[in-house]
Amino acid sequence: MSGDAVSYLKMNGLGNDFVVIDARKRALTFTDDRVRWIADREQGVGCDQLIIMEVPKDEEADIYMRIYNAEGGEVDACGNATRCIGHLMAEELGRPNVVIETNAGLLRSVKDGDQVTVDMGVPRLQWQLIPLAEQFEDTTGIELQIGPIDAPVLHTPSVVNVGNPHAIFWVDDLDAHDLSLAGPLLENHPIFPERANISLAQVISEDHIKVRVWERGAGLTQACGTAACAVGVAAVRKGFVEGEVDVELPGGILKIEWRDSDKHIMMTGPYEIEGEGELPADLFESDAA
Ligand SMILES: N[C@@H](CCC[C@H](N)C(=O)O)C(=O)O
Repeated sequence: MSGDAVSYLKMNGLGNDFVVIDARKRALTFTDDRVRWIADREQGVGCDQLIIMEVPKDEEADIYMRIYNAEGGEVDACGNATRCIGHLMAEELGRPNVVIETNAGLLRSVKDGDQVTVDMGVPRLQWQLIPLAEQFEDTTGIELQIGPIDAPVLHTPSVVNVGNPHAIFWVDDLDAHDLSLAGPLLENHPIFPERANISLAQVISEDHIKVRVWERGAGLTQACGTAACAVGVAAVRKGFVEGEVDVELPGGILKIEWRDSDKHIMMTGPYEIEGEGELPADLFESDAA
């Protein structure tokens, strides 16, 4: 028997939306089917990612954050959700600084009003760590070209791992591309053994880049925090920007700084609580009480 219904918060970071469940007092099992049901916008609650708050294993951390994509699989990083959890924990602890444990390591967040800054750590740039299926010495532009029928060719992406794999295609005009066609082909391209999050990026000026994202395991999203970080890093490596850039996503702007002193990526942006609700108890029926 599962016991009571499970409460959740609905949150988002620039429209990239999450169902957030606090499982610190009650162990819950999230099978692929359960995650897919919760994420389903018709039957369930609807979200891009399911976020579970758990007791941290690392004694330095205030909270452990587990992340599931809408399609059901667990992943290691989610920039927008990290800001949301940074806000929740800052409120709970009564201090702005929070340490969040993830599968990608410890992330430090600082809340300042309606903005949260997260130190997203040092990007991984070696081909084995992206990971790629083949050796590439320079991951600012790997050999990859794809052209869905009747669509312009996308080629030579920059690749960056910020706790999860990202490929960034630099384009002259975002509106000339239909990412809903190219996204699934590129996400599943054999060059990415763990699949990849796919971004199209258009450089507007030396401090402004417009981006659209097809997320691995979630599809088109209003925003993706880790994609914004990966774009910031790739843009510096390409010489398009110096170190700080506004990354404009369909849902709004994230400020990204790739700090010269220690090569850490700093991501700043908002969080939003949309509401709260309860998942039906029978969803967890087979769990032990
Ligand atoms: N929305 C997230 C990224 C979520 C995980 C991603 N789809 C993956 O599979 O790596 C973000 O804000 O970073």
